[in-house]
Amino acid sequence: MTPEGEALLCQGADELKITLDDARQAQFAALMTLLQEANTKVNLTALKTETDIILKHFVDSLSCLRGGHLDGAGRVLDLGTGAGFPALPLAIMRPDTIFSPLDSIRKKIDFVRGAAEALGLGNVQPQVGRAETLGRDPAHRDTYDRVVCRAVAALPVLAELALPLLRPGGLLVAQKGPIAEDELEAGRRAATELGGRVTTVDAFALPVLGDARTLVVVEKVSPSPSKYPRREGVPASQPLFWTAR
Ligand SMILES: C[S@@+](CC[C@H](N)C(=O)[O-])C[C@H]1O[C@@H](n2cnc3c(N)ncnc32)[C@H](O)[C@@H]1O
Repeated sequence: MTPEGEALLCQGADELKITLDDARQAQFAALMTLLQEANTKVNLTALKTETDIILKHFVDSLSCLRGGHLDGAGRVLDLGTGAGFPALPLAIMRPDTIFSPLDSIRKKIDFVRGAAEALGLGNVQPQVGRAETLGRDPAHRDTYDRVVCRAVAALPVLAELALPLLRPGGLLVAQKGPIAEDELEAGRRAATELGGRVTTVDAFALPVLGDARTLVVVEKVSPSPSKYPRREGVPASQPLFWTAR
């Protein structure tokens, strides 16, 4: 990473009230190199420039720490992690939390596994699979303290995919762009159907760029009905209380 990139990363983190020590800065720099190298061989992420990766992947992922919703979590599933976001930046910042980046696309998880090893992140346990499948597997259902996700689906879809995976009292922390009132309302209704309750809608501006972001937090207050999640693909193609766009 260039010195300008290092300064930008620190500025973005600083605006989120996060201090990056030298060891963590070195891990972000190594992740940048790995991501740019891998992107020349496989299409992992549309963001390719150093500035975009720093602001729209690294800093954007770190914004999931706003509000302290991940504090004290033992096991966190990153639903639809892609090239490891937000899981890898969060794992760098939270070495005492186990992160499980999940994606249905093997090449993405192969990258995440290799990157975690190269960065010395012993708290990352990547998995290839679909959230619908894990949600019906007793080894995963009702087990995670938190589910995080960024740029995966509309809120009603996320509610159906994530809430069955959470233990009672666990939280879904969904990082989204600006969220329309109708999506939020459908998300609230889907959360209720799945045994959840929307507790926080935190609208904020992304550091440096000022782009609109929203952290939506849903608490699991009662068990999810056993009919959920529906079979693979159905939550996204027929979202609860929501007309797919
Ligand atoms: C737009 S990408 C976002 C990736 C990453 N979260 C980010 O912000 O850069 C969405 C990812 O979610 C994955 N995905 C979508 N639905 C999924 C599901 N039901 N189970 C597992 N992965 C899923 C896709 O394969 C894709 O890699």
